[in-house]
Amino acid sequence: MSVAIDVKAVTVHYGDVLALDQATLSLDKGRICGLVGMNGSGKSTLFKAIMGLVKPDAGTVTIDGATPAKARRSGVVSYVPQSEDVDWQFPLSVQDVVMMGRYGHMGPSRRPRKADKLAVAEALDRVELAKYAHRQIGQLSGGQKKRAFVARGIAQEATTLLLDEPFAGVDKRSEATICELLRELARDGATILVSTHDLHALPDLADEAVLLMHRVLLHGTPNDVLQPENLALAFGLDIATRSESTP
Ligand SMILES: Nc1ncnc2c1ncn2[C@@H]1O[C@H](COP(=O)(O)OP(=O)(O)OP(=O)(O)O)[C@@H](O)[C@H]1O
Repeated sequence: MSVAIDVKAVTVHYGDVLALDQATLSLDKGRICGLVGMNGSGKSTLFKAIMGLVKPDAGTVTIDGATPAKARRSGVVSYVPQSEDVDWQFPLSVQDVVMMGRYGHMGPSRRPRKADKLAVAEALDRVELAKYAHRQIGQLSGGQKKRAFVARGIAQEATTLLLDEPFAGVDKRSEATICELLRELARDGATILVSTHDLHALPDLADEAVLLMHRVLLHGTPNDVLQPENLALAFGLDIATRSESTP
């Protein structure tokens, strides 16, 4: 199998704060990997480093062998940021947001052609948002907003998808819809890294999982990660004990 995401010994500081400490992670094409770690463990920073949005102090990142900047330019990678990182007041419709995924396909004029409009309509259909196409993006519910960003990645035909807590503030039905969509995309060959606090859903969602605490503590099966002794490493004993009692 060939490697899609390759993170080698990446260290990131924000001033004095150490967010990532020689984090290393390699993900093969077509796999869904769950990223698990407590608040502040560096998950968002890892996504930003993979996207090239923060510059590591040390270490390297490649996506399909290319630098993050090159991967972004060629459109192979798409990112669903945490809701807090998005300006929801921006005067863009849902359709406009999804159309952003087509920029790399449009040529220098940036004028949508028939194929772009078709790709956007299909992506909106796939995430069940067709009827909200003309609504301002901030006027969607939390789950719908996440689905709009997933649709952007689908329209883009990205082969690597990074999703930062797509299930936060999302009801169970929307979570199930997004999970099913991610599994379909992975079956079609996409590589997916997804952070989640929903540990119970992990085995259904992901092929593999990573425990992060500024560095990668463990990369194994979801069940490996859910072992109480491993959760204790990443979260402390409390959650490990609770996980044992409520499997
Ligand atoms: N822009 C920033 N400036 C300063 N410190 C930051 C910044 N962004 C993140 N940090 C710090 O870096 C560390 C890692 O943060 P990060 O957001 O990557 O964690 P996370 O695992 O995504 O957390 P959460 O689960 O709460 O979203 C934390 O200590 C955080 O306070």
